[in-house]
Amino acid sequence: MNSIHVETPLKNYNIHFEASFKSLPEHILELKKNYSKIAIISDDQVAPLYTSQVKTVLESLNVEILNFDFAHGEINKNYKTINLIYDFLITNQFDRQSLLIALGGGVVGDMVGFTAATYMRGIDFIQVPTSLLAQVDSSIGGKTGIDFNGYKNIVGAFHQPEMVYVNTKTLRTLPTQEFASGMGEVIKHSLIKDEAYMSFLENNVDAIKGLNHEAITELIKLSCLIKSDVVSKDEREQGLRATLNFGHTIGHAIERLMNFKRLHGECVALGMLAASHISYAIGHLTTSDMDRISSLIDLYNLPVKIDGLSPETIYTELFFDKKTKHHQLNFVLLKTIGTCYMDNQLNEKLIMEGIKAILK
Ligand SMILES: NC(=O)c1ccc[n+]([C@@H]2O[C@H](COP(=O)([O-])OP(=O)(O)OC[C@H]3O[C@@H](n4cnc5c(N)ncnc54)[C@H](O)[C@@H]3O)[C@@H](O)[C@H]2O)c1
Ligand SMILES: O=C(O)C(=O)C[C@@H](O)[C@H](O)[C@H](O)COP(=O)(O)O
Ligand SMILES: [Zn+2]
Repeated sequence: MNSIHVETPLKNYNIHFEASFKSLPEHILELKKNYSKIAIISDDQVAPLYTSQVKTVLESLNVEILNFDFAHGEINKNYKTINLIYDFLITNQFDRQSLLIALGGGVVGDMVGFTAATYMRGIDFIQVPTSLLAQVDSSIGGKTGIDFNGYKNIVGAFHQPEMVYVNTKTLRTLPTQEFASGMGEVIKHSLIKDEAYMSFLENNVDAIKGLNHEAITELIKLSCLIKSDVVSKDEREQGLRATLNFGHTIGHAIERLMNFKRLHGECVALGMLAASHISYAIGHLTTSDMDRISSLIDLYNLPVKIDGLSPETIYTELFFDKKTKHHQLNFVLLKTIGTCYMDNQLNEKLIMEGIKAILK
């Protein structure tokens, strides 16, 4: 399997799995779009590594290709950066037939996707994810957006890419801590959907961390299958898609309260542990399930505890979660390892218990 087909009401597209950028032009030609111009948009860490490689392979398309880079990191995932991208596109006369390529991690993908959703009321874009997190999660499904005053993804749009092109070799330059952050979303997929996937993660730690080609490709494909299946069934998060938010209610609150000094996947790991603890307190998970979950998180160098935050501050922050309905928190919990459900009836005491379980 070298590609996965994603079908949503907005768009059908493929996720291609490759070990170089070589096949990118041929997959762009398959779209049969006759693009007027292409912009490769990246951040200032990824661009020096990969922009010229991508530009070179795309020369065969005989289309004008420009590139634009912005300052990396979650702290720059905001409208100031979006303004810079709009300015670049307008100055260079990008039109409705132009194509944007998001080359980078989830921050680049979310912002280039949002630019594509809004520039001239919507133009095409392609995801070329280079971080583990983006290859297994953020490049798929069309959630695009930015943070505002630190509130995560509070401004955004659903806009599906024309294609996702995964070059697994880019993971070789990814910093170790960023790899661990991506593993947060991978572990999430296993916990909400597939107990056998969790066993695979437990049994292949060295191969996965060592970027063994077979192991890492298998992992990326398994996660992409889980994510694409969910978004195909519920593109706009009317129900099922909210399960992909497991660990994010508390995770997003911590991310904001820590001023983005902890990575997304690290905060999600803490949020998953808190939500698992609530599931345990309700009686769904056993002590050995809990040990298994925290051991796996620890094995992949993700945090199991955090200090410097009070439980009350975290609790107050939860009410900005996008799953909240009529001021009622809606948590994703585990029924067992590998199955999950939504619960909007949790009382404050239970939630506080979950939060306290991850505080040092
Ligand atoms: N849209 C979605 O469905 C979705 C899903 C999950 C997460 N997200 C969002 O994704 C973001 C996190 O994504 P991320 O972890 O990729 O963060 P990121 O984009 O900030 O990338 C992490 C860091 O690694 C660098 N980097 C990326 N690829 C590299 C490579 N191959 N070699 C060297 N350095 C590389 C980047 O420059 C950056 O400094 C968050 O904003 C999160 O909210 C969105
Ligand atoms: O694709 C989804 O749906 C997800 O929930 C994936 C999450 O990993 C991702 O972090 C997402 O951006 C969080 O959802 P949001 O609606 O709060 O942005
Ligand atoms: Zn996430």
